[in-house]
Amino acid sequence: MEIRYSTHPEHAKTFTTEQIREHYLIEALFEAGEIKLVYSMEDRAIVGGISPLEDVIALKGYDEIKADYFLERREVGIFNVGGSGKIKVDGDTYEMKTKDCLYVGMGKKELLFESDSAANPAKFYLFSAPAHKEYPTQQVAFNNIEGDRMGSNVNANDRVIKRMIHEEGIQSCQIAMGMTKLHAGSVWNSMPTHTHNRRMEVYLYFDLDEQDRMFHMMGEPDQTRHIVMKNEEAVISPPWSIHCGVATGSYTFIWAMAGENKTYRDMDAVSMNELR
Ligand SMILES: O=C(O)C(=O)C[C@H](O)C(=O)CO
Ligand SMILES: [Zn+2]
Repeated sequence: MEIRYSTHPEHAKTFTTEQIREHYLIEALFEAGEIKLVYSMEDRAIVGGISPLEDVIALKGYDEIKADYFLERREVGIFNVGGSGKIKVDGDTYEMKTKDCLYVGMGKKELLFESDSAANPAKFYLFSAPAHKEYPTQQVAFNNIEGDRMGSNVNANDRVIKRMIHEEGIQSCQIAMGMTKLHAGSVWNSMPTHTHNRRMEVYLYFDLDEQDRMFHMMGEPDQTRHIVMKNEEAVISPPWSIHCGVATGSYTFIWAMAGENKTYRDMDAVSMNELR
């Protein structure tokens, strides 16, 4: 498990392109047959990718979290962004089609991940945070959530935001998680932008053509920086940072937050006049 320490905004201002990437960008999340985990000290979130081939992959306890099993003191939200697969939670099997979401609460001991076909493997994206009580395991499909239509064609930000794990949806201790899909021809996400000093956030960009690039914006509103990202890469946003982006083609992204509350609308809007 890789560890990423928190950063102070005054320090972040001084980062070179390479340092910004080292601190915030998460590459190579879905290596065939592998499990990758990044432990961020921003709200102690763990971001991961699991892409099983023929063999089942287990998510176990790690020394970095001094846990006998992964969910000993944690909860996890999982989305499948690859081919269909299955997740077994203490013997119960959940069929996970593309874009399906599964929440697993604290206390579940055995988590097994498998792909239905090694030729088109599942890609399980996970976001975990510390938990204080157990909430029931729940699954929801992308198509079963209506979502909110946001933005417009004319502003190149026409998109639908689907909230899966949140205050009025699947219950959790502190995770809020969902998916935003850009409509054809729209390329801007989360603009006008915002911060929420109460929660850190991670974006995973996917369904972006291999030749396309995402220009993800971060930093304090008056000290913005960008990170150039590829398909299936994630980026950590500290609570003080804006997080929005524009790509050279359309895409979908998963947003995941942890922190003080799980109130989706608790955002501090940033006016265009503040941006530098
Ligand atoms: O497109 C958007 O706008 C979003 O999806 C915003 C994220 O959900 C977010 O940043 C929530 O805090
Ligand atoms: Zn946000």
